[in-house]
Amino acid sequence: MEDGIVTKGPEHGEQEAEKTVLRPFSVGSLPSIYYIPDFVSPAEQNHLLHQVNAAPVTKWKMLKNRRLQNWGGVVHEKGLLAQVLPPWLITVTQRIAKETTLFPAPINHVLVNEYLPGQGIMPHQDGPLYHPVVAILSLGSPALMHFTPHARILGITQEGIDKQQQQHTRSQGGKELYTFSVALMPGSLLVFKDSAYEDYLHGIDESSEHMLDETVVNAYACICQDDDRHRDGLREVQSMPAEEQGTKGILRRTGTRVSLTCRHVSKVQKNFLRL
Ligand SMILES: O=C(O)CCC(=O)C(=O)O
Ligand SMILES: [Fe+2]
Repeated sequence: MEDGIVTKGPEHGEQEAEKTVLRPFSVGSLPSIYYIPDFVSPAEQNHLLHQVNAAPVTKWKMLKNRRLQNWGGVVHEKGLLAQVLPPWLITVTQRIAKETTLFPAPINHVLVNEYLPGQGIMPHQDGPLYHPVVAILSLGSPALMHFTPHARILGITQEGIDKQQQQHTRSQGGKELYTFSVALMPGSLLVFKDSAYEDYLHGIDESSEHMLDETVVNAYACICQDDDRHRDGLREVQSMPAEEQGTKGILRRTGTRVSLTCRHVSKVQKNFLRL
């Protein structure tokens, strides 16, 4: 009873658009991971946070280490039991899809995650039903997202990865072992696809202070932060000898962070649920 829609990979024109539009925002050495600072203004952030907080309390699902709102319907193994997104999410997701050029069709699923300082999300991969691109809009307070290679791509166990990281060895079977982190500042949009999506786990540590170490691919992003405490963290870094810079800065999580995880599910079930 399902209406599977198979989407094609990006056409040549779309690949060109990706190169032209997104190249200035590319971070790290994997292709197709982009960090766009100030994608939304502080006023837009407030508007979106207001909408998130205006949702009925029953919309929140309490998890052990965060709370979650699910918009767009239930992602079932046979496809999405779709619900129409509310207007405030249609507006922002249309803009994300248009400006990133990476979504094959309108974004039809959004998860709202809310983290208090010290809360996080375990390293994970997003499910197979999503088209392999995700856009994460960060609101309210910063956090550091870690990316670690999936053991599968290295053909070794997780223990093998841990050992290589301890020994600072970098490759296995021709594939590079590359662990990196992205600072997600309020108002920013992180977009990743392809290898970063399929071959890596992403997660946020359950800690109220995140170390800005040498794995951070956009440490410069923290300079723009208005909050004095973040500037202090940065001053700590800048006052260090050059060889130590980037190894001991601290991203302090002092407020509630809300993120919108925006994706496109191409397999949609026919039986639409009503709100
Ligand atoms: O909150 C974030 O930035 C990440 C959320 C996430 O990875 C997810 O919802 O799958
Ligand atoms: Fe995720």
